[in-house]
Amino acid sequence: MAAGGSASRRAQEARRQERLLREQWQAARQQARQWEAASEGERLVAAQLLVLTERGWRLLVDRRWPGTRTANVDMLLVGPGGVFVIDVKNWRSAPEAMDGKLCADGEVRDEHAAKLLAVTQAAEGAVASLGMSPVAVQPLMVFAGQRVDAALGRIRLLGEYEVGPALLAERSRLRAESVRAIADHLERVFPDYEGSAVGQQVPSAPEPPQQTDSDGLFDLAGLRDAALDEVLRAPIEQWMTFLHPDQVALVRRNWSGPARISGPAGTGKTVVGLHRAAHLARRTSGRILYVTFANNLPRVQGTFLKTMSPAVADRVDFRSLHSWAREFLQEGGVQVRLHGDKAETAFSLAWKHVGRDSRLAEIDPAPGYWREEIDYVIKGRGITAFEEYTTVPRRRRRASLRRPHREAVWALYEAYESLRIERGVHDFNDVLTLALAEATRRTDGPHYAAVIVDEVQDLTLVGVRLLHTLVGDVPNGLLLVGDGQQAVYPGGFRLTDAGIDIRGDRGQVLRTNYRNCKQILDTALEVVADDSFDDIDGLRTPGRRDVDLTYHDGQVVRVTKPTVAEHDQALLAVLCALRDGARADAAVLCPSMRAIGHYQRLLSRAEVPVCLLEHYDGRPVDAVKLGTYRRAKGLEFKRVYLPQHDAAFPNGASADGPGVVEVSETAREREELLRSQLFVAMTRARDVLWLGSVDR
Ligand SMILES: Nc1ncnc2c1ncn2[C@@H]1O[C@H](COP(=O)(O)OP(=O)(O)OP(=O)(O)O)[C@@H](O)[C@H]1O
Repeated sequence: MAAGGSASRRAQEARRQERLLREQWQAARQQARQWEAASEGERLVAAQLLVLTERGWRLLVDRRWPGTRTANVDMLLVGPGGVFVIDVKNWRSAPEAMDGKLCADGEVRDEHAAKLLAVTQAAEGAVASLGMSPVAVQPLMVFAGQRVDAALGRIRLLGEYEVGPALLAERSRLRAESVRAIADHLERVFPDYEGSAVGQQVPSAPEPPQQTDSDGLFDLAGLRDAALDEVLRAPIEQWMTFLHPDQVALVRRNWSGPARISGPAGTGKTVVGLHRAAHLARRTSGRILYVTFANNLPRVQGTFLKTMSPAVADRVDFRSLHSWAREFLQEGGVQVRLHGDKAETAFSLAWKHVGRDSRLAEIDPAPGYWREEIDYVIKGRGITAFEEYTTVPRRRRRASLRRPHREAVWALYEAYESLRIERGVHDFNDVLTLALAEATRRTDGPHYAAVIVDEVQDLTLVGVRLLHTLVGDVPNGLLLVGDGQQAVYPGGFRLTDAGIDIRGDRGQVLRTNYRNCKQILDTALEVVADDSFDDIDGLRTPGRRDVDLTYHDGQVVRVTKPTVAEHDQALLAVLCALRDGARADAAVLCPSMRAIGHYQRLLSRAEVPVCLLEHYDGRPVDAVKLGTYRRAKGLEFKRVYLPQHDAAFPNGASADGPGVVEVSETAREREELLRSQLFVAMTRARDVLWLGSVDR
């Protein structure tokens, strides 16, 4: 769209908003004047808020705090922006938030903040039964006659003139019917205190609108801009506010030690993890660490949290495990020389000298399998002695290794380690091992109130131990979120191997898939139907799992062409046909970096805007996302395109399950992993899954 057209539309909308607000403001002022039960300060603030009631908000004034005889709540405001618990203050001077304390006139007045937080908790409890996340309930202190916009922990401090624009500028979370239902519910839970409810109707004959931009009290320009931004902004996703009551219960739960949330793809595990992070950040003064293995996911999740709960977003650190560990080591003065290429060369040399002609070639002649054995079984589990390796359960590894094979692996490992050390470099496992040693040694922090690990199945045992060490077994300290079926790296671990004891209600399973339509989920489950797997709790789980679906339409489109060129043309045709805006929710996913290079060139030549997943941060951008299956972990898109999706199954095994050709155990293991990756890629699709094949 041309920029000029958009500017003139915006100007037109601005004029319309201004006219509307002027009328609403006059009506609200008149109504507040008639309201006699309120104090002067409350009347002034109510006049501001009554403007919002003309825009779909509901204001409840002077309510009784449930469970008390005399305590009251000044105002409860429910609207598109959520639920606000409001305490009105008519102080002589403006408040300040100093060192986490509420101050005014040189005095500390923290008791006011404590009371507001307590009543906010009561409101959170009241709306939880409606499936509303606590992050949508916000405490506000509003100061009559003052100009303020500050934060005191999770409490927002606003002046009388700032409150209207600030609330209108809140992201739209609730639809009109939800506003009604929630306000009705709160009206029952917080009964009328002194018969002083404010009616929602404006008087029939408001004063004639005045043409000045401000008439003393009212920040018309601020309010107009906020209203305009709200109109032009896309609505946020439903889950930012509403959860299933079971999910809300998990978000608010008190766990006496480490806890775990599991469940099949698309069952809202991350959603619960994010709400939990926001909830804990609001309940504690410490920092929350939210970790995943993938590099790009923290950026996306950070964007979501900022949108969902901006007041606490800066208290949650979204980090990938390795980048966090490196920074942690740097802070502790521990030198790390991570050098992937040099470590790779060290391994290649070790393979050449002691691996290639050893007994290992009998089992698998490809060095990759043995590199994984070292990475995931030996170093990933922190094994440093051969005797330990001889007995370790090689989880998720199919090929059985007898003692001579293990001796050969160990010789390869030792050769690799000495060549690596000779070169003075570390590999990714070394970073975690060093960080674990440092975390165990340090007694002075880093102090996290809680650690939430998403996609925990992708971590190594050392990684999980490291994160456990940061918080130990303190109540609400460690939360592990993940699904063993979506493991996209070799090897594995059990929680008991890491010394993490999750018992009773601290292990929770989610079962309702909110993301995929039935056709897409069935197609994806078909791929892994025969791959039962061991989850991190040690339970053997069948590949085809029972999942409850929420009703939603969608389709699987299969396209088979005789040549790659024709296949790619078919892909381009559907991508070029996407309307403006639709590319923002479309992703082309490939199994390898090589394939990514191929499709990036193809799309660029056809001038289809592309955003690589490693640059994607969760904010809408009208470009087709492009990345590997692994990079797509934890993400989702309306439309997902998987070109040549079955090309990666060389040994006769198809993408629709294991094949019939005799294959080695190591090849089986690889294919199982490829199927898991394909399953992950398929389950990223909400509405359309495009599966391309070349019938060679
Ligand atoms: N209560 C809910 N109501 C509506 N939609 C929901 C709800 N909970 C989650 N969702 C939606 O379900 C989808 C999947 O959520 P989420 O990414 O948290 O699942 P997940 O279990 O972490 O998935 P995966 O393991 O596949 O990455 C999201 O689109 C989210 O919007």
